Amino acid sequence: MRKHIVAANWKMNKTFQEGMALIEDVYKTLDGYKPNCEVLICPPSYFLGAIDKKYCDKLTFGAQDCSEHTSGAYTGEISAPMIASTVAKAVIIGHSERRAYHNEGSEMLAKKVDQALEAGLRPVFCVGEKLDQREDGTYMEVVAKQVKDALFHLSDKDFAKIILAYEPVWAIGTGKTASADQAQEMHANIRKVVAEKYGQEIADNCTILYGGSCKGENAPELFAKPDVDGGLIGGASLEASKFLPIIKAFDK
Ligand SMILES: O=C[C@H](O)COP(=O)(O)O
Repeated sequence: MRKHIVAANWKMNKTFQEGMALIEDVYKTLDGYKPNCEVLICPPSYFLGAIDKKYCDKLTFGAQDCSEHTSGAYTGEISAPMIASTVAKAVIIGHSERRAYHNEGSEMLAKKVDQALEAGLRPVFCVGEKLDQREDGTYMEVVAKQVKDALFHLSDKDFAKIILAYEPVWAIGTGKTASADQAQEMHANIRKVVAEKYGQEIADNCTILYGGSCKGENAPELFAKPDVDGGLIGGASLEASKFLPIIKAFDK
């Protein structure tokens, strides 16, 4: 059975002190409560080496990106083995903000995925169409191509470790959420595309998260859809009191 995950992507927010306090806050809100999903926190990478292992009984941690290189003279880069040497077990790859502001395309993203897998990290691989692609009706092909181009070189065994995240670019940080039906339509199509290449069993076991203005108010409806296995949360993950209702959406 596939895993349900609620993942926090803090993006470039929080000082070190604020971030450590937020981890403590999220951890405390889970006191005496067993979530019906994995809770994955992806702070800026510089936090990862300082996170106390005590948090790992309730939370898992991940990075927001990794280098396409393993080591060497790449100033400012952080490699997958470096991330894997901390508490982190996962890494977000291919977020639309990396694609847009850092010109990351499928060829580079495929290398990052390979680096992550080689280091033993689970890639949370993001896909999603822009507004014009939604409006001109090409969104299904656009997203299918993003999945195929960066991931379909993987063996069955490696693909089975991938977590996918569908994040329509027009819904990120805009307050405009994809409707639960729009998310379901896309997730079902992604699963179909995966099944065509890797077979139904791997596709059925693949966790596909939704991201884009997901909050406590809309999470229950989104997560109730059969192909939506959780969320990748930006803004609403920056306060424990806003993040908790999203985690609890799996109780409904
Ligand atoms: O990775 C998270 C997404 O970009 C969603 O961000 P948001 O919840 O602030 O819209």
